[in-house]
Amino acid sequence: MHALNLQAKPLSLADRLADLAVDALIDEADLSPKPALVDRRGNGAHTDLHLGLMHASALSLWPAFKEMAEAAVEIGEVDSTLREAIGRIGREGEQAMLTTTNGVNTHRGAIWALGLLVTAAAMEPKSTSANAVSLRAARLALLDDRHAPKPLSHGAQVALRYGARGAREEAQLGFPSVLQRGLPQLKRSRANGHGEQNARLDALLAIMTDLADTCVLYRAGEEGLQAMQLGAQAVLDAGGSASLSGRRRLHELDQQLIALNASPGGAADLLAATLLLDRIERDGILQGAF
Ligand SMILES: CC(C)(COP(=O)(O)OP(=O)(O)OC[C@H]1O[C@@H](n2cnc3c(N)ncnc32)[C@H](O[C@H]2O[C@H](COP(=O)(O)OP(=O)(O)OP(=O)(O)O)[C@@H](O)[C@H]2O)[C@@H]1O)[C@@H](O)C(=O)NCCC(=O)NCCS
Ligand SMILES: Nc1ncnc2[nH]cnc12
Repeated sequence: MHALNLQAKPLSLADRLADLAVDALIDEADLSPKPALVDRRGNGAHTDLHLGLMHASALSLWPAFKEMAEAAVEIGEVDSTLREAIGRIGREGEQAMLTTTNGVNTHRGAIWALGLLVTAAAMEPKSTSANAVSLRAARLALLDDRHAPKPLSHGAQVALRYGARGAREEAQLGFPSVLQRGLPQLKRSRANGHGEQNARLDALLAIMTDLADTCVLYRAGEEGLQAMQLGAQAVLDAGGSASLSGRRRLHELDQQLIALNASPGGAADLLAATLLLDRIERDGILQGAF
């Protein structure tokens, strides 16, 4: 007679990375109180988004992240074949997202940023420092995808109007908002004993201090962008999310950005990218398991 084997089948590298990416998106959505963004309290500056939709959207992207990681393992180098494969998978992921959300754009920027990072991590699971993964992701983002449509997206429109560098350039530069702002602040606030949720809020604010968020520019112009950057800096200067006076400033920033209709959706995506890189790097999960 055989003993019943109750051991779970080990996850593949691609399964694991897709799990981490979706976890990062859900953690970002749940984090509260985020200024003018969807969170556990409400819809921020949005009329067509809510937390349940953000969760459903995040879960709908799991197959795309897994497929990107598998393509990276199979192709194994940063070249046009891999770039075009993940471009195709990313577009299919966008369709899955839009089907799930009934046409609302919840995570377009996140598919781009986290898709590149998942792909870059899967290529070399033993080289998972945030720097190394971001550098490989940047090299991929610099390659052309011949099949990518060139719509006049919101990002493209504000690039024309304000000369702003958006999601594409952020990736091509190796995610400076994540490596120079989000991750260092996350680690600093943790080291200061501020607690995980406050550390994540501080990381989001640090990203907001300097980002040309095309979502904010499109909705609220340069006035909105300046309010976002200066307001985020004011919260950090007041002691961050863990301090009483920082919390007061955060509440004021929330009200001000909602009044301006200025939702920092790009910064939210980059917080998710920060959480993903932190988890890949900190847990050593990939090196140990594969
Ligand atoms: C290369 C692409 C990223 C396309 O970039 P582009 O700038 O041309 O396109 P957008 O459609 O504007 O999307 C960019 C999204 O990236 C986020 N973002 C904004 N600024 C930055 C920044 N500085 N750095 C990083 N990321 C940034 C942001 O995403 C969030 O906002 C979304 C909501 O935005 P929007 O639709 O404008 O929303 P609303 O104002 O609410 O709209 P309405 O209410 O009016 O309807 C939300 O999704 C957040 O995620 C920007 O929106 C890339 O997407 C691309 O080429 N894709 C093609 C397929 C592909 O290759 N995939 C990648 C495979 S890895
Ligand atoms: N929490 C959030 N609220 C609004 N837009 C977003 N885009 C990505 N995350 C978001």
